[in-house]
Amino acid sequence: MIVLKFGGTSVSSKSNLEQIATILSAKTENFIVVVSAFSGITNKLEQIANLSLHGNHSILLEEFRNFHFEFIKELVSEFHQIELFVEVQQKCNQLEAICESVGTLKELSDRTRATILSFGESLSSIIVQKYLSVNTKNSIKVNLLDSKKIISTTTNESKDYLNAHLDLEKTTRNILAIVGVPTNDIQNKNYIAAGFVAHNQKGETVTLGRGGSDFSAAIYANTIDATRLEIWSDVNGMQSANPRKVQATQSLQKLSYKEAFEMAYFGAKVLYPPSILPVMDKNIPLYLKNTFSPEQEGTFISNENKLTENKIQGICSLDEIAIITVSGVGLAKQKGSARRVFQILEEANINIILITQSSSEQSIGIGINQSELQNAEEALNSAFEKEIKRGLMNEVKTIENQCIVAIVGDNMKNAIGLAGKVFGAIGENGINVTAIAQGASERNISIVINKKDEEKALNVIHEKFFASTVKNVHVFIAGIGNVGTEFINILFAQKQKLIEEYQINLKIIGVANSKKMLFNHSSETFEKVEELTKEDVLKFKQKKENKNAKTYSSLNEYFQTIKELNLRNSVFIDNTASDIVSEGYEFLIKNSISVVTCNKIACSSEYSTYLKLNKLAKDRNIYFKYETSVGAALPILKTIYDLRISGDKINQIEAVISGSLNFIFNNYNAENQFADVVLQAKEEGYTEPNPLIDLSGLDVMRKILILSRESGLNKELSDITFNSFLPDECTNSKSVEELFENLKKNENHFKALYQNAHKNGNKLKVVAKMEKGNLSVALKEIPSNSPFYNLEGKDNVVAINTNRYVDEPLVIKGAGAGAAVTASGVFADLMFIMNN
Ligand SMILES: NC(=O)C1=CN([C@@H]2O[C@H](COP(=O)(O)OP(=O)(O)OC[C@H]3O[C@@H](n4cnc5c(N)ncnc54)[C@H](O)[C@@H]3O)[C@@H](O)[C@H]2O)C=CC1
Ligand SMILES: N[C@@H](CC=O)C(=O)O
Repeated sequence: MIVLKFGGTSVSSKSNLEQIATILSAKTENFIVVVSAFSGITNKLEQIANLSLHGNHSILLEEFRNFHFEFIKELVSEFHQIELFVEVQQKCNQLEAICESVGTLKELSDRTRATILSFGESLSSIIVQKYLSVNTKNSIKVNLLDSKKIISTTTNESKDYLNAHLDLEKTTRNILAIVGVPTNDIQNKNYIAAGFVAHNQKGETVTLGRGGSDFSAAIYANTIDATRLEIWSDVNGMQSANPRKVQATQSLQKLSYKEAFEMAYFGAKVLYPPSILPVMDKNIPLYLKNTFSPEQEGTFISNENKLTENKIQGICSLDEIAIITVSGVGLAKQKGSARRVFQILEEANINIILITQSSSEQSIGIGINQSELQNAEEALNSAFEKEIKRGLMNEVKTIENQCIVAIVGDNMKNAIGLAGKVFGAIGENGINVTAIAQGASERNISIVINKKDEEKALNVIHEKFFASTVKNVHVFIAGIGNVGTEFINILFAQKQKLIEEYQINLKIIGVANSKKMLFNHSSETFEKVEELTKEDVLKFKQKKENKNAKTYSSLNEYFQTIKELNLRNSVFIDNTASDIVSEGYEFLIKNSISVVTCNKIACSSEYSTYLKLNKLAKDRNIYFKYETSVGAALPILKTIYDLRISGDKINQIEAVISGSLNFIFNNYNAENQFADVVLQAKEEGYTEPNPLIDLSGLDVMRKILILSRESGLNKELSDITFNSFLPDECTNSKSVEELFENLKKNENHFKALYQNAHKNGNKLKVVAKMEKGNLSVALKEIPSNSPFYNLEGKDNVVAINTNRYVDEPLVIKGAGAGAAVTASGVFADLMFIMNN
């Protein structure tokens, strides 16, 4: 004989009941079907109970009656309706009488509440029984078992009416007395029973707790030694995480009883936790199935060992949690002190969800429902009043608005590095851990964190452990100029490939220019943001109308919004040349948002800032990447890092590291105009937004400074020796237009520079040098035998001498400017972060 339970959504429409009839008629064994109340009915009864206290229950009671009448009309022919109408009317009359006496007495005890709540299942079982026996397609005769009379519970304490304790022995006797010892020989000996309801020793109606219909079904299964229990709902069994909170969850095909219990206990609502014990006790296989997709495998729960190879089976969470810390020297080495704490809480009727204790024994952390916090705090402070006064104990400390994230799996036991992976993943995302608990079984690691980080933590851990889960990366951009636009092009060109081949989904969540920011959000509060499309971003760049593009008061508003969105795997990309943007890095990194930048300002400002940003990122286990700040996408910083980490020492660097200046001096021949060549370099995207930054030597100085710092030197811009090749009039230009005017006026100066070099058979190059700890930048005449002489176009070259590269330097050469190459370098930095 088997037991099947159908939940509220499964029994709530004619087509659903047809589906159930089909499922039942395919069964080759006799069965007991347990049903919940119709969808939403138990909540309605809760409301009716609450309203009856003030005599305001009539309208809802009428709705309750009408709902059942209408449903009956839909389900069965007129001939059968009368009988059911009478049942409903009688039950509603009883309900009304109870509600009226509640209103008169102004008292709603748990005993009365349990009776009111029981009407939902009482009616659904009768109506479904009728439907099954009279429907024309798959008519099935089922006998009604009166759960209220046959499921017995043990205690009569007032608190137990809504969560009664099962008397298994008595219940077994009751059930077997009706069902008999089950055998498959007797055909058509099938039953239907209401879930959730039972009686106590006084014969009063009690309930088995919300979700208790699963428990009822498990009780029936246990008492008749069922060959299986099937729990049917509207989902494909247990999921690896709550699909409302985690993207791309997976159905779990196999679980052990203990895993299933942990998952259910920590919030997997597809199964009511107490239901596990009755089936585990008799080793009855338990199946979680989907009424609407019966062909799906669902989840199979049993005692079998080694059901799966998965280290982690699922991740779940419980919110509305508070942590209470009981501490003090009086706790240490005091036998029975922990027992006392728990006894106080038990007497105050507080449910303990999680416990942690430090090995010094001086503090115990206890996780409870937030709604019980005040009672718990008062009970402990008053019970320990004397010890607190004597200084042996501290007043209890409380932390509110927490949640518990639980990672569950039998195979976590002995899985080396697993906990490190979990904590690494949440730490990298800036999630603070309030408390940790792990049972000796190692089946569950429970982590207490702030409730605001719940979804972020669940998703981060899920993405880390479920290989086929696509990892979402949330990208925030500042600057959509030359480099920024190319970056967007690359990102959207690669997006699909990255999803398919690397399971990485790059989502642009925000963009900002110097005045506005854009997020794809539907509410003012930014509660839910969607990714921006390429079209959104390009329209924003073109300054086209968009209701979501918001003029910010300062860029801090953009940074603040990024922080408050609190999205996992957040990366900020700076494609500007702005100091205001670079000033925001510290805030972002402190909030665990990685930064990728091609903007040189931060890394070439004070050495202390450069050091602080790198240290902050390291401390938070996130990334600050700026490879493109020198030589565009050439792997220069990476090479210096690799050399140093392998024990080498950078002794000297000689480099041409201005793409624009190399382009300008390669293309200027004194027959054309110097200003025109500079303009061409600007138009081709090699110069800074203001070319004076290149021509004044500042860009090259910033780069050699960054190279020296990466090589281990503590240097400032003021330490660099530099003789400007620009006439003062050009250097003092107040705007880009003025600069071009002044360049034209000073054409003869540039002509002379060129002609002097040319006459000697030399080329002009701006060379940066780090030698014996000194830094210099100078415009030099390069003779034809120099390796730098043939450096074409906008190319860069960096020659590095080290302890290992002594006679011949290690040389890195290639395009050192240009929007497309730079954007590819920015993208590579982003991918580095994702891959690490
Ligand atoms: N072009 C190249 O070859 C290379 C450029 N870089 C760096 O790339 C960065 C960008 O260069 P381009 O794209 O050529 O400049 P661009 O002038 O074309 O673009 C800069 C963008 O930044 C935006 N912006 C300026 N101030 C802002 C602020 N306060 N907040 C938000 N956005 C702001 C502007 O609206 C513009 O969209 C520069 O820092 C440059 O040094 C680095 C390596 C090579
Ligand atoms: N303006 C820069 C661009 C890259 O940093 C250059 O000319 O090299």
